[in-house]
Amino acid sequence: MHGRFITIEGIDGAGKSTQTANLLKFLKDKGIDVVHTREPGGTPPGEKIREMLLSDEMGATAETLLFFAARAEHVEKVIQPALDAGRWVVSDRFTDATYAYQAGGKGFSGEKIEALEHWTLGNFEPDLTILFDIAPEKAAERLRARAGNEDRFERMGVDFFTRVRNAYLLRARNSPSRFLIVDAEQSPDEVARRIAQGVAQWL
Ligand SMILES: Nc1ncnc2c1ncn2[C@@H]1O[C@H](COP(=O)(O)OP(=O)(O)OP(=O)(O)O)[C@@H](O)[C@H]1O
Ligand SMILES: Cc1cn([C@H]2C[C@H](O)[C@@H](COP(=O)(O)O)O2)c(=O)[nH]c1=O
Repeated sequence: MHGRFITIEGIDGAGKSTQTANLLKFLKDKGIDVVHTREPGGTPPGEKIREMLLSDEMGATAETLLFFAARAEHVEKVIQPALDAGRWVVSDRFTDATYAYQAGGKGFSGEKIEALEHWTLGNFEPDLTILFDIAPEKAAERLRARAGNEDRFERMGVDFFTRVRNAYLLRARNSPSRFLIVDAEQSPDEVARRIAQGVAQWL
């Protein structure tokens, strides 16, 4: 049997990493064999590309191409083989992030992203996308309180993250059967409960 592909999306500081651990436990408790991965990253070359993307200043064209280079490798070497083997895959971020951050946030051409998506991935897309929705001001507060240095995306301001959030919400509106939108402003326990409820209905 073919596995299923779940992606986790939302602006920085929405609480995705915190909740992914709960989701993985929820799926494993149901006897599902699940692979956890992330973007950018997920493969040795992809992790090197991640380091560049999160630290080096570059233009939107180079940035978008690098996200897709890492993604092509990720799908070919990790995601597709796992799904073909009947395993499930949970990825922190995927192509929706490029539409949200590079097109929505930075104003890069959505048509070019669509062309890159079809060239590198064909019609491949997640079976389910869990979108963590939160006001950018709240997410920024969380990032300020979180220990450690911020990367170059996390340093972007509230206006940028408002555009990213709106782009995510528009994508969710256009593909309602693929998206589960979760109110990420709730307490960690309540967010976990809503994800478990939404995923259980979808299973
Ligand atoms: N529901 C919540 N309520 C309050 N604080 C939270 C909640 N969920 C997570 N946090 C805290 O907010 C901070 C950001 O959470 P987390 O690292 O999970 O976000 P993220 O979406 O993975 O961020 P990034 O995309 O930047 O890695 C952490 O310090 C975390 O403990
Ligand atoms: C896949 C993808 C990611 N980004 C941005 C979003 C985040 O700011 C970073 C990744 O860091 P995280 O802590 O792992 O969330 O990269 C992007 O701009 N475009 C993309 O396609």
